[in-house]
Amino acid sequence: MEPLRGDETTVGETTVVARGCRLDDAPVRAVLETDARPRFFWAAGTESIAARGSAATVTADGQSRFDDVRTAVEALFADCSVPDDLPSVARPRAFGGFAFHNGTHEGEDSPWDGFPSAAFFLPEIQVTRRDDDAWLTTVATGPEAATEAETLLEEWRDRLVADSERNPGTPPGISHRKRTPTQDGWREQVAAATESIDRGELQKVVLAQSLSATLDAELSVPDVMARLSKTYPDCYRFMLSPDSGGTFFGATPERLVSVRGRTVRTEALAGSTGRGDTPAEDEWLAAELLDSEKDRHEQKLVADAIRDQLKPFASTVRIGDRTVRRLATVQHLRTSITAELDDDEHVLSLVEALHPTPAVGGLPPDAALRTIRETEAFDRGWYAAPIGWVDAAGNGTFAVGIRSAVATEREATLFAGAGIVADSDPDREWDEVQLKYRPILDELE
Ligand SMILES: C=C(O[C@@H]1C=C(C(=O)O)C=C[C@H]1O)C(=O)O
Repeated sequence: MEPLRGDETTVGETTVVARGCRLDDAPVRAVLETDARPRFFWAAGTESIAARGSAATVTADGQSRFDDVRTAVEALFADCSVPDDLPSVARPRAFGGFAFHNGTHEGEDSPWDGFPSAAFFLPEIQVTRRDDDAWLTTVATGPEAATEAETLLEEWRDRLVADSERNPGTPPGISHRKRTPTQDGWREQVAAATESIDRGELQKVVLAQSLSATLDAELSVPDVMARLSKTYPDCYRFMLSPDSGGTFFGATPERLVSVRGRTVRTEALAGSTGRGDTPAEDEWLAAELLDSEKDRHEQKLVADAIRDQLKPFASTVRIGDRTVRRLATVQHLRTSITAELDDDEHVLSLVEALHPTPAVGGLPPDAALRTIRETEAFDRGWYAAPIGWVDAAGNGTFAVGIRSAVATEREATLFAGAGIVADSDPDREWDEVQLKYRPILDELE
């Protein structure tokens, strides 16, 4: 056994121990390229993280799931001994997410089998890259935790050095696809929603569709992640494989919330149009979107609701100017929203307050959620729900899990939705949903 270092003087009571070291490179693929479960990948801006194996797992269900996860994760971090000299980027984080709806309704053969209503894990192996820095962090639990964390560190430091660049592969191809609902079914659903809006029961509801694809070849989600880093570099790219079941992955443009100290950042993203074939056409479409009363209304509902949802936490909430967020296949209206918290708050408290924003739920929230449950013939599972990370200080970032799919080796189920307001046209909304499938569909067909 290696001699204990200074920070291990409390090892008798400590149940969770982290160790870390710098790496020359961060071969995140090598961490994901195994059958190990759970697995998690996250890339945002100049930071990417790959994690595998669980030192501790937290799951929760029902109305109190956000609170339960927060309490359990806080307790876990409170017990965790981390070397003082480990920089914040390399400190252990808990990774995970939530289902869209409270309470499970996994049916027979659901692609969401294995995905609890909330699941987080503190990984055994965490590899983080930020700008040119790379770090390996290991975590172990139990009476021999310190020794085990150090053994893992040595083993993985050697394993990761040996990793080399990989070819990110090609899409597997699709042999069969099934859409839920059909276009006729969608027309009926949108008509029913706009009638509810006309009757004053609703202001907005985001209705989603699912697309199940049978694949021609085995899907490698780490390969998809590598390819998406080229096509959607400005999006949150994520993948999570829980203890069992499929893998949830996507490239989402939408941040639900990030908390760093007392600074909160979020955004209102809603209202969509396509991309043009030429720069001039792109500009024309963007100008039309900025000018569209229907889209501006749809987006303002989201911005106002987020401001109200943040009010209990922050006396001043700043809403930026409305801009166009241009992605490879679609353009959206967007305003950035920032706030300074009145008190220290855990990121999961903000996640609970904000999910679902009317960008993926609707208004009023309860009526919209009821309409979604009654209308959609599939389980949203983790689609359009919070996915991300938290650290020991209660900081963290969560994205909204859209532009996403859940997949096994030969089957993928994609999800995409559109905000329905009073003057929504069903066929235009249908086309918009098809555009929102593109980021993932392009990686499969
Ligand atoms: C619901 C989705 O996207 C959301 C809905 C949008 C809209 O209705 O215009 C735009 C961006 C997202 O907030 C999705 O991609 O599935």
